[in-house]
Amino acid sequence: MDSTGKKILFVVWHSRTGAAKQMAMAAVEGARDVIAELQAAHQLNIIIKEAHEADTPDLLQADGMLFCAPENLAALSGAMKEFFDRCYYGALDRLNGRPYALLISAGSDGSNAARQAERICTGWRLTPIAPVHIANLHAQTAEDILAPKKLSKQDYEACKTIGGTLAALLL
Ligand SMILES: Cc1cc2nc3c(=O)[nH]c(=O)nc-3n(C[C@H](O)[C@H](O)[C@H](O)COP(=O)(O)O)c2cc1C
Repeated sequence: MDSTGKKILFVVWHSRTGAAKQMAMAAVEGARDVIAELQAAHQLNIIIKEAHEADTPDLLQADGMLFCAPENLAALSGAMKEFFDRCYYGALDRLNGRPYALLISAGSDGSNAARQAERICTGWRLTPIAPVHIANLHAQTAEDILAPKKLSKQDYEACKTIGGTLAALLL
């Protein structure tokens, strides 16, 4: 909650070629739609930060969280993992029960990054509000992996729904 009593939805993302960023922004759009529908702008604030600029105090003041990142080398991307490593013990036992959602971008799999992030969130005793959404960008060659990504309409809508659900739960 912020100093004016508004609840906070905190969105943390890392993205190298754009997919996870688009997932985060789709979720934010979904959350904003719900806030507008319920005329609740005075009740819920959305704070969006890239993983390297996000820190423990952001987590502690958040009422709900959304984490968005790619799978890299069969693990959560380094920048997102660094955020979790940096904040883990400062936030331990101080986030218990708060709702969260997880969005993972992947070239072909994504399951290891999802599992790794879920374990961290379980350690924080966060409550998942939906199954992890993994967007498969079908990038397996070096050329495709390094190319800018465009999220499918289906993935965009799924992320939007998750963001909207998280916002609705906080209102
Ligand atoms: C170094 C590197 C390693 C990757 N390893 C995996 C992997 O293990 N599994 C997978 O499904 N995709 C892998 N990918 C593909 C990315 O997950 C995919 O391109 C995704 O779109 C990246 O998200 P971003 O566009 O938000 O950066 C890798 C990409 C890079 C750059």
